[in-house]
Amino acid sequence: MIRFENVGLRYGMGPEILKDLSFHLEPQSFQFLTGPSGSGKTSLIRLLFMSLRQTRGLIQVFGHDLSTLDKQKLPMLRRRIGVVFQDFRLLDHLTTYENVGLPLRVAGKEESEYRSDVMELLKWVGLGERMHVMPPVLSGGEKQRAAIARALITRPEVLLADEPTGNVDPPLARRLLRLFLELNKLGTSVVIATHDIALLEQVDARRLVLADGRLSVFD
Ligand SMILES: Nc1ncnc2c1ncn2[C@@H]1O[C@H](COP(=O)(O)OP(=O)(O)OP(=O)(O)O)[C@@H](O)[C@H]1O
Repeated sequence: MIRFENVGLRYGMGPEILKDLSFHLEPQSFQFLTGPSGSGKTSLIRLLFMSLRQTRGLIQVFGHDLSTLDKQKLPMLRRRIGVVFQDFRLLDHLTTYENVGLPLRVAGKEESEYRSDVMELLKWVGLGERMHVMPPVLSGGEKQRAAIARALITRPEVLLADEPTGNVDPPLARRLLRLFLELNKLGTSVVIATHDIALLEQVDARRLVLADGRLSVFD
Protein backbone atom coordinates (compact mmCIF):
# COMPACT_ATOMS: atom_id res chain seq x y z
CA MET A 1 0.00 0.00 0.00
CA ILE A 2 2.76 2.41 1.04
CA ARG A 3 6.36 1.31 0.61
CA PHE A 4 9.57 3.05 1.75
CA GLU A 5 12.98 1.94 0.49
CA ASN A 6 16.14 3.53 1.92
CA VAL A 7 14.35 6.81 2.50
CA GLY A 8 16.31 9.70 3.95
CA LEU A 9 15.16 13.16 5.01
CA ARG A 10 16.94 16.37 5.90
CA TYR A 11 15.50 19.84 6.40
CA GLY A 12 17.40 22.35 4.27
CA MET A 13 21.14 22.07 4.86
CA GLY A 14 20.65 20.45 8.28
CA PRO A 15 21.66 16.93 9.31
CA GLU A 16 19.81 13.91 7.97
CA ILE A 17 17.10 13.29 10.58
CA LEU A 18 15.68 10.13 8.97
CA LYS A 19 18.12 7.60 7.53
CA ASP A 20 17.57 4.55 5.32
CA LEU A 21 13.96 3.93 6.30
CA SER A 22 12.64 0.76 4.68
CA PHE A 23 9.20 -0.65 5.54
CA HIS A 24 5.83 -1.49 4.07
CA LEU A 25 2.37 -0.50 5.27
CA GLU A 26 0.07 -3.40 4.49
CA PRO A 27 -3.62 -3.05 3.74
CA GLN A 28 -5.79 -3.34 6.88
CA SER A 29 -2.78 -3.26 9.21
CA PHE A 30 -2.54 -1.57 12.60
CA GLN A 31 0.73 -0.11 13.87
CA PHE A 32 2.16 2.29 16.39
CA LEU A 33 4.92 4.68 15.42
CA THR A 34 6.99 5.52 18.44
CA GLY A 35 10.31 6.94 19.56
CA PRO A 36 11.64 9.74 21.76
CA SER A 37 10.64 13.36 21.34
CA GLY A 38 12.40 14.82 18.30
CA SER A 39 13.11 11.40 16.77
CA GLY A 40 11.13 12.27 13.63
CA LYS A 41 7.63 10.83 14.13
CA THR A 42 5.84 13.92 12.82
CA SER A 43 8.28 14.14 9.91
CA LEU A 44 7.57 10.52 8.99
CA ILE A 45 3.80 11.14 9.19
CA ARG A 46 4.30 14.09 6.82
CA LEU A 47 6.26 11.90 4.40
CA LEU A 48 3.46 9.31 4.51
CA PHE A 49 0.89 12.04 3.82
CA MET A 50 3.07 13.39 1.01
CA SER A 51 3.16 16.89 2.50
CA LEU A 52 6.95 16.60 2.65
CA ARG A 53 9.35 15.20 0.04
CA GLN A 54 12.08 12.73 0.96
CA THR A 55 15.63 13.83 0.16
CA ARG A 56 16.61 10.34 -1.00
CA GLY A 57 15.21 6.85 -1.44
CA LEU A 58 12.00 5.52 -2.90
CA ILE A 59 8.43 6.07 -1.69
CA GLN A 60 5.58 4.26 -3.38
CA VAL A 61 2.02 5.18 -2.47
CA PHE A 62 -0.78 2.97 -3.80
CA GLY A 63 1.60 1.73 -6.48
CA HIS A 64 2.77 5.20 -7.57
CA ASP A 65 6.42 6.21 -7.29
CA LEU A 66 6.33 9.70 -5.76
CA SER A 67 9.53 10.91 -7.41
CA THR A 68 8.05 10.46 -10.90
CA LEU A 69 4.41 11.19 -10.08
CA ASP A 70 2.66 13.99 -11.92
CA LYS A 71 2.04 16.66 -9.22
CA GLN A 72 -1.57 17.03 -10.31
CA LYS A 73 -2.23 13.48 -9.17
CA LEU A 74 -1.15 14.18 -5.57
CA PRO A 75 -4.57 15.40 -4.32
CA MET A 76 -6.19 12.26 -5.70
CA LEU A 77 -3.75 10.06 -3.74
CA ARG A 78 -4.04 12.24 -0.62
CA ARG A 79 -7.79 11.79 -0.61
CA ARG A 80 -7.19 8.11 0.08
CA ILE A 81 -5.29 8.98 3.28
CA GLY A 82 -6.85 10.54 6.37
CA VAL A 83 -4.64 12.46 8.77
CA VAL A 84 -5.15 13.79 12.29
CA PHE A 85 -2.59 16.46 13.08
CA GLN A 86 -1.21 17.11 16.55
CA ASP A 87 -2.74 20.60 16.55
CA PHE A 88 -6.12 19.46 15.05
CA ARG A 89 -6.25 22.23 12.38
CA LEU A 90 -10.00 22.77 12.75
CA LEU A 91 -11.43 25.96 11.25
CA ASP A 92 -12.75 28.13 14.10
CA HIS A 93 -15.38 29.95 12.03
CA LEU A 94 -17.12 26.74 10.98
CA THR A 95 -19.25 24.50 13.20
CA THR A 96 -18.05 21.02 14.15
CA TYR A 97 -20.49 19.61 11.59
CA GLU A 98 -19.17 21.94 8.86
CA ASN A 99 -15.55 21.13 9.71
CA VAL A 100 -16.21 17.41 9.34
CA GLY A 101 -18.13 17.89 6.08
CA LEU A 102 -15.50 20.20 4.62
CA PRO A 103 -13.35 17.57 2.81
CA LEU A 104 -16.47 16.41 0.94
CA ARG A 105 -17.55 19.98 0.17
CA VAL A 106 -14.08 20.71 -1.19
CA ALA A 107 -14.36 17.56 -3.32
CA GLY A 108 -17.47 19.12 -4.90
CA LYS A 109 -20.23 17.19 -3.11
CA GLU A 110 -23.63 18.69 -2.27
CA GLU A 111 -24.52 18.92 1.43
CA SER A 112 -27.65 16.83 0.84
CA GLU A 113 -25.39 13.99 -0.32
CA TYR A 114 -23.24 13.90 2.81
CA ARG A 115 -25.40 15.31 5.63
CA SER A 116 -26.45 11.96 7.09
CA ASP A 117 -22.90 10.53 6.82
CA VAL A 118 -21.45 13.47 8.76
CA MET A 119 -24.12 13.22 11.44
CA GLU A 120 -23.65 9.47 11.80
CA LEU A 121 -19.87 9.80 12.08
CA LEU A 122 -20.16 12.58 14.66
CA LYS A 123 -22.42 10.33 16.72
CA TRP A 124 -19.92 7.48 16.35
CA VAL A 125 -17.14 9.61 17.85
CA GLY A 126 -19.50 10.82 20.61
CA LEU A 127 -20.06 14.35 19.32
CA GLY A 128 -23.71 14.01 18.34
CA GLU A 129 -24.68 16.72 20.81
CA ARG A 130 -21.85 19.07 19.86
CA MET A 131 -22.17 19.21 16.08
CA HIS A 132 -23.52 22.76 15.89
CA VAL A 133 -20.93 24.47 18.10
CA MET A 134 -17.70 26.09 16.92
CA PRO A 135 -14.30 24.51 17.76
CA PRO A 136 -13.25 27.25 20.24
CA VAL A 137 -15.90 26.05 22.72
CA LEU A 138 -14.97 22.36 22.37
CA SER A 139 -12.75 20.72 24.98
CA GLY A 140 -9.35 19.33 23.93
CA GLY A 141 -10.75 15.80 23.73
CA GLU A 142 -13.78 16.96 21.73
CA LYS A 143 -11.53 18.79 19.27
CA GLN A 144 -9.47 15.65 18.94
CA ARG A 145 -12.56 13.59 18.09
CA ALA A 146 -13.78 16.24 15.63
CA ALA A 147 -10.38 16.10 13.89
CA ILE A 148 -10.61 12.29 13.78
CA ALA A 149 -14.13 12.47 12.30
CA ARG A 150 -12.92 14.93 9.65
CA ALA A 151 -10.06 12.57 8.75
CA LEU A 152 -12.50 9.67 8.39
CA ILE A 153 -15.34 11.27 6.45
CA THR A 154 -13.76 10.48 3.09
CA ARG A 155 -13.46 6.78 4.12
CA PRO A 156 -9.68 6.73 3.70
CA GLU A 157 -7.78 3.50 3.16
CA VAL A 158 -5.07 4.70 5.55
CA LEU A 159 -5.47 6.76 8.72
CA LEU A 160 -2.43 8.59 10.12
CA ALA A 161 -2.81 10.05 13.62
CA ASP A 162 -0.09 12.15 15.24
CA GLU A 163 -0.26 11.91 19.06
CA PRO A 164 -4.04 11.44 19.02
CA THR A 165 -4.18 11.01 22.78
CA GLY A 166 -1.83 13.87 23.62
CA ASN A 167 -4.60 16.10 24.95
CA VAL A 168 -6.97 13.70 26.63
CA ASP A 169 -7.30 11.88 29.95
CA PRO A 170 -6.64 8.11 30.18
CA PRO A 171 -10.30 6.98 29.91
CA LEU A 172 -10.80 9.03 26.73
CA ALA A 173 -7.46 7.81 25.39
CA ARG A 174 -8.72 4.23 25.80
CA ARG A 175 -11.96 5.13 24.02
CA LEU A 176 -10.07 6.70 21.12
CA LEU A 177 -7.89 3.62 20.89
CA ARG A 178 -11.01 1.42 20.71
CA LEU A 179 -12.31 3.69 17.96
CA PHE A 180 -9.09 3.21 15.95
CA LEU A 181 -9.20 -0.56 16.47
CA GLU A 182 -12.83 -0.65 15.33
CA LEU A 183 -11.93 1.40 12.28
CA ASN A 184 -9.09 -1.02 11.53
CA LYS A 185 -11.54 -3.96 11.75
CA LEU A 186 -13.65 -2.20 9.14
CA GLY A 187 -10.64 -2.33 6.79
CA THR A 188 -8.60 0.87 7.27
CA SER A 189 -4.84 0.70 7.84
CA VAL A 190 -4.00 2.71 10.94
CA VAL A 191 -0.74 4.37 11.99
CA ILE A 192 -0.70 6.01 15.42
CA ALA A 193 2.33 8.11 16.30
CA THR A 194 2.65 8.27 20.05
CA HIS A 195 5.01 8.22 22.99
CA ASP A 196 2.17 7.39 25.35
CA ILE A 197 3.49 4.18 26.96
CA ALA A 198 0.13 3.44 28.60
CA LEU A 199 -1.51 3.45 25.18
CA LEU A 200 1.18 1.24 23.65
CA GLU A 201 0.78 -1.34 26.37
CA GLN A 202 -2.92 -1.81 25.69
CA VAL A 203 -2.58 -3.43 22.28
CA ASP A 204 -0.18 -6.06 21.03
CA ALA A 205 0.33 -4.32 17.69
CA ARG A 206 3.15 -3.88 15.21
CA ARG A 207 5.59 -1.17 16.30
CA LEU A 208 7.68 1.12 14.14
CA VAL A 209 10.33 2.56 16.44
CA LEU A 210 12.44 5.59 15.52
CA ALA A 211 15.76 6.24 17.25
CA ASP A 212 18.80 8.15 16.07
CA GLY A 213 17.21 8.63 12.66
CA ARG A 214 16.75 4.91 12.04
CA LEU A 215 13.63 2.80 12.05
CA SER A 216 13.26 -0.63 13.65
CA VAL A 217 10.15 -2.66 12.95
CA PHE A 218 8.74 -5.07 15.56
CA ASP A 219 6.01 -7.27 14.09
N1 LIG B 1 10.30 22.34 9.50
C1 LIG B 1 11.45 21.95 10.07
N2 LIG B 1 12.63 22.56 9.79
C2 LIG B 1 13.79 22.14 10.33
N3 LIG B 1 13.89 21.14 11.22
C3 LIG B 1 12.77 20.49 11.57
C4 LIG B 1 11.47 20.86 11.02
N4 LIG B 1 10.53 20.03 11.55
C5 LIG B 1 11.19 19.19 12.38
N5 LIG B 1 12.50 19.47 12.40
C6 LIG B 1 13.54 18.74 13.18
O1 LIG B 1 13.47 17.36 12.83
C7 LIG B 1 13.64 16.54 13.98
C8 LIG B 1 12.44 15.61 14.12
O2 LIG B 1 11.29 16.39 14.45
P1 LIG B 1 9.82 15.76 14.51
O3 LIG B 1 8.88 16.86 14.88
O4 LIG B 1 9.57 15.01 13.27
O5 LIG B 1 9.99 14.73 15.73
P2 LIG B 1 8.89 14.04 16.66
O6 LIG B 1 9.39 12.67 16.96
O7 LIG B 1 7.54 14.16 16.02
O8 LIG B 1 8.93 14.94 17.95
P3 LIG B 1 7.81 15.13 19.11
O9 LIG B 1 7.54 13.77 19.69
O10 LIG B 1 8.49 16.04 20.07
O11 LIG B 1 6.60 15.73 18.44
C9 LIG B 1 13.85 17.49 15.15
O12 LIG B 1 15.23 17.59 15.37
C10 LIG B 1 13.27 18.79 14.67
O13 LIG B 1 13.93 19.87 15.26
